[in-house]
Amino acid sequence: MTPTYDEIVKAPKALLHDHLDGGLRPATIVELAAEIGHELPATDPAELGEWFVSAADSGSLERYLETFSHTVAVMQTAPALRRVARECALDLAADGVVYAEVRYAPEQHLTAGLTLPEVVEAVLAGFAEGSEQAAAAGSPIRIGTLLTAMRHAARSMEIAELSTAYRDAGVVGFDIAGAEAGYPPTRHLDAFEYLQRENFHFTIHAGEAFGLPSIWQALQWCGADRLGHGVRIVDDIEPGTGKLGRLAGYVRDKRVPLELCPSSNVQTGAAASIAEHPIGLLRDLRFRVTVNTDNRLMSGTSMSREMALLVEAFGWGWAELQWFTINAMKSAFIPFDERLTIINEVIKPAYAKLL
Ligand SMILES: O=c1[nH]cnc2c1ncn2[C@@H]1O[C@H](CO)[C@@H](O)[C@H]1O
Ligand SMILES: [Zn+2]
Repeated sequence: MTPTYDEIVKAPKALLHDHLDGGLRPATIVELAAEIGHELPATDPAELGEWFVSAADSGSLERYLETFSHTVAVMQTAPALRRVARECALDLAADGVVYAEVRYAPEQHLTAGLTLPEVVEAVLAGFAEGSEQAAAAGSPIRIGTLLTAMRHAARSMEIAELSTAYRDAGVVGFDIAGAEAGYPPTRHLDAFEYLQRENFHFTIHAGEAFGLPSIWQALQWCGADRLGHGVRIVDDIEPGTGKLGRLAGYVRDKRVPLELCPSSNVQTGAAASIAEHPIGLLRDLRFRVTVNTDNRLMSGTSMSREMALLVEAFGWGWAELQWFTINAMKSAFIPFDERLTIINEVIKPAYAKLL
């Protein structure tokens, strides 16, 4: 039986790659922008939502990223950050996401005078509030935060230290993001070495707008636990035969989680369409594939919508959707026992009724 969108919403899902500043409600952007006098390309929420999707639909990661200037601009005070985080938790929970890791770059939220710890605390408070409200409404969600450093900037060591400072308060990992070409992950080697010495977890955006050298550096120089996107690992797979090169073989053998984001990849030109997205091949070859939203606002999407698009394009059913969900949960940055509890007590019983 083909899962429908409405059924997918009700099934438990796990999400590892979602940007806080890429998931705001358009109506919230309009209200926050009015408060601070920030000029927007549209002030009607529906129109603004459409503007984000079409502006991000640019075929280039650099132009896609330009749209974030409007979301980041309205996320500069503690109440604004708290509200955005609370609404993020509520929206994900309403979509049936039971576990999410949400990331953002604290260094981008300092223009109105907040300190880095104040930014982190406002977001954590918002997630806590949203999660409480979601549980009370009957859709419990667990949210872990990842702190991102911007790869073109030079604050990664500071952000890495900020991550470990808040590791017992809800920050579960670290990441680097931003334009990939010209900014290799090895620029931030000191931060990654620090995190390894601290027994902390990190993922790296790699293999999205740039290919194999970026993935190779992220894994073999920097020691990333997971790959943000990593979709260009297909460049190391022989077309037709499916023969793996050494790097692709390593990624599969070591079960390196790939945080794939189908709609986002189509918008930035990393994939021609959902149907031609390498997720089909990577799943057939049994890589550790996960499905993610990246930026719900810029892609006009949700976790359920991404899964529904894959069901439509590849003819997948509940077995595949469960596999993606368990892959994500296995790859999460929270402790093993907590991951297992969610798999055994939430995910498996729900899918057992659907399969
Ligand atoms: O797909 C992506 N690739 C690279 N960078 C991204 C992507 N999506 C968002 N960001 C960047 O990450 C920052 C923190 O959340 C965002 O402000 C955006 O610049
Ligand atoms: Zn991303």
